[in-house]
Amino acid sequence: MIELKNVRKSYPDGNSRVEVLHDVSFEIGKGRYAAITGPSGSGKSTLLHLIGGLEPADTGEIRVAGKPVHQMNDTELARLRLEDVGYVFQQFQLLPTATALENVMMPLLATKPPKDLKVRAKQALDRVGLAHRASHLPSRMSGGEQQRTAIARALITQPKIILADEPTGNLDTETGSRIISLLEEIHRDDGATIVLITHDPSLAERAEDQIYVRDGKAEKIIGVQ
Ligand SMILES: Nc1ncnc2c1ncn2[C@@H]1O[C@H](COP(=O)(O)OP(=O)(O)OP(=O)(O)O)[C@@H](O)[C@H]1O
Repeated sequence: MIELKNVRKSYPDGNSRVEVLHDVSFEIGKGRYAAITGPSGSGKSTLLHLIGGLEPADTGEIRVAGKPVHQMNDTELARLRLEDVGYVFQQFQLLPTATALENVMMPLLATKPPKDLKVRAKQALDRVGLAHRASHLPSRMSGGEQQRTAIARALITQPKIILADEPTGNLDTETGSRIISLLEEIHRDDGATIVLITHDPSLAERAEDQIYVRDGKAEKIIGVQ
C-alpha cells in the first residue's frame, strides 16, 4: 500500500541544504497498522508529508495505493490527498468558525459535493461518537472531541490510508488512549491502512509494524503483533 525506495529529502539551510532523510526504503502492507517513532527532529513528519503528497522528495520512488507519487503533477497530488489519504494532525486543524458538521463536510466541499454530503458527515460524526456535537464550534468542544471531529473529517472521503501525525500530542493520557482505540477500530472495521507518528512507546507497541527513524534512516520492525 505504501512503498518508499531510496528516498532522500533535504531542506534549504542558508546557502546550502540540510539532508533530513538519507536513502530511506520500506514498505507498509495493505491494511497494516504502522507506528513511526524516533527522536525529535529526526524526520518523522517529513516522512508522512512525502507519503501523503504534501511535499516532494528530492530523489527516490514513493508509491501509495499503487500510484507513483514521485511522478505526479499537482492535479494528481491533489487527487491523491483527497481520495486516497486522510490526515489527522496534532493541532486538530479545524476551522474555528465552522461547526463540527461543517468541518467534517469541508474536504468534499472543494470538489463537486455528493448530494448526501450532510448525511455522510452526520454518519461520520456518529461513528466517532459525536452526533450530539454536530452544531458545536471547535472552541466549545474538548480536545478529545476536536480530535474526534478531525478523525470524522478524515473519514468522510473513505480513504484507504489514514496518516496521523502525533494525534494524541495535545491530549491527556486517557483521552489520547481513547483516540488511539478509535483509530484501531477504524483499522479493524474498515481495513484502512494506518500510519501513526507517536513519541509514546506504549502506543507504538500497539501497532502491527514499527518504523524507527534516526539519523536520516528508517528501520522497520516487521510483524510486531
Ligand atoms: N519546511 C522546512 N524547512 C526547513 N527545514 C525543515 C522544514 N520542515 C522540517 N524541517 C527540518 O527537518 C528536520 C525534521 O523535521 P520533522 O518535523 O520531520 O521531524 P520530526 O521527527 O517529525 O520532529 P518532532 O518529533 O519534533 O515533531 C528538522 O530539523 C526540521 O527543522
